[in-house]
Amino acid sequence: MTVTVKICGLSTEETLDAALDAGADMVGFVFFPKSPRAVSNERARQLADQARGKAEIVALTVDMDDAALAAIVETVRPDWLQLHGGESVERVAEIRRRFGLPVLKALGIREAADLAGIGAYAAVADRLLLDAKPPKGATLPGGNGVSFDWHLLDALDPGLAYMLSGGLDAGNVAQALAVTHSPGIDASSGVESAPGIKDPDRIRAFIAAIRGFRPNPDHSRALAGERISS
Ligand SMILES: O=C(O)c1ccccc1NCC(=O)[C@H](O)[C@H](O)COP(=O)(O)O
Repeated sequence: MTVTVKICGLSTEETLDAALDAGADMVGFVFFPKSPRAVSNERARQLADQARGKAEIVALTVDMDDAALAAIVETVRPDWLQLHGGESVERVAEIRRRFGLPVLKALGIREAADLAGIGAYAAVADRLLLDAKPPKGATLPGGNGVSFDWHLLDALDPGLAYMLSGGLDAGNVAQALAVTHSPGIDASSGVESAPGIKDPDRIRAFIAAIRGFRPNPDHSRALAGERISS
């Protein structure tokens, strides 16, 4: 199983190169002014041009209106739009239709009830990003470095196109994969030395931990419905 790896919130040439050289499949640029990782459209264009052809470029937005989205699409020319706010199912479908780009829709997970929207959003988005819900009092809707109970995903449809996100780092990502066998992994804080400061060594260690993960063959057989003797 090849795991798609996204490094989010990149903002310098050096750390972007570290992510690309380490084999990141997706690189994310944050257009949320309160974020320590926020970049301007022009800055993101420069970084996107550096990444183009090496990794998929993800523009991360939060409840953004069409005019602002159009400016990003025109300037940055992203491969994906990540919607990380309270966008409704209908709004996700509208954005996908209007801009003609694949949409990565983030859903905040804290408890089993938070999984209820997965089906409806999976029907309109190209991929889901299952992230930890922001802790109480958080100023950011994402990028908080907190995780959720990955076993909440035990009953997830094995074919769901999603990325696991929230508090992942080189030290816990193998366990996250062992529990979820997620087809995608996303991180921001866990590859930083301080909020917004990406660390090349942490990026390299994180991606190495993912690439080095070997799934338990029994898990695959169980997913295929085969009874596994204990
Ligand atoms: O990263 C941010 O600053 C951010 C700000 C506003 C909305 C979303 C944001 N990040 C979204 C991401 O895709 C993060 O990678 C994801 O939330 C996981 O973050 P972390 O727990 O820090 O790895």
